[in-house]
Amino acid sequence: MSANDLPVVLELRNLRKHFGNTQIIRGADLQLKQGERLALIGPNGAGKSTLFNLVSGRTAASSGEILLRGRNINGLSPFQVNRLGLARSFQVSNIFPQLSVRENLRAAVLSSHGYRHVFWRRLSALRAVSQRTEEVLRQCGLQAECDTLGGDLSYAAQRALEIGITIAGDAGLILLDEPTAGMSRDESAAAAELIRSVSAGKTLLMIEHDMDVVFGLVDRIAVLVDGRIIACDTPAAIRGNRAVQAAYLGNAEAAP
Ligand SMILES: Nc1ncnc2c1ncn2[C@@H]1O[C@H](COP(=O)(O)OP(=O)(O)OP(=O)(O)O)[C@@H](O)[C@H]1O
Repeated sequence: MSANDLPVVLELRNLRKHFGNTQIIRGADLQLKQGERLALIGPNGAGKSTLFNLVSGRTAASSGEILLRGRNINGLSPFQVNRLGLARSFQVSNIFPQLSVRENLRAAVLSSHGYRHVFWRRLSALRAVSQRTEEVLRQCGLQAECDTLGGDLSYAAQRALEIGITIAGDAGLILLDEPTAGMSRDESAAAAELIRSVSAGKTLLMIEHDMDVVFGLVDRIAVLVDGRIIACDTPAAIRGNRAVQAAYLGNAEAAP
């Protein structure tokens, strides 16, 4: 099957968002195919987090469509969007500092199973929760720190836990918001490998400022400038795109 034949997982059609009179997202169009890794880059204030908020149901779009596997999800709550197979991490840590790593992951797995329902009280379901918890613990490389309190982890390990919490529900579409922000070069490289392995077989949309991470990890890059996606292409094509260089990339690469 060629990339063109793969099903579209996420599609944005002429998406717009304004706050009062201020237009933040000004007609964004984007398609993500099954299994693709796509980075959303752009200058500060371009609207990247706002776009994530729209896609994940935190904020409703002013107009346009957000199609998740063909279904328009604009206006659904984050909970409903999550139930449809989209999981999102946050820039600000989402972990419980007083719970251990394992307890944090277990809570995320339970939540993904729908903790409001009685189903998980059944023994078989509890076993499934434990199995999934251990699997995610392994996937995010935190077995050695399984009993450490979330609040006592190093910053990089907290971000790994955050990724574990995000993937706990086994969502097919993962949104990561600046997963390597604040990390050293080595930590970023390790985080990129972690993201590569946990997103294998899934579809990934990530906001990322670290161009080493972006160029090494993703299949395509969408460049958001002033609320519009001015280019969406392979890393090589984006690197050579003059409009992108002028608007963003030249500056970003020149930055310390
Ligand atoms: N709830 C809101 N009300 C009014 N303005 C908002 C709101 N949320 C975001 N904005 C504005 O929208 C613009 C885009 O912000 P956003 O955080 O989406 O940009 P960004 O590309 O994620 O930036 P950064 O890279 O700095 O995180 C900013 O000018 C911000 O002040």
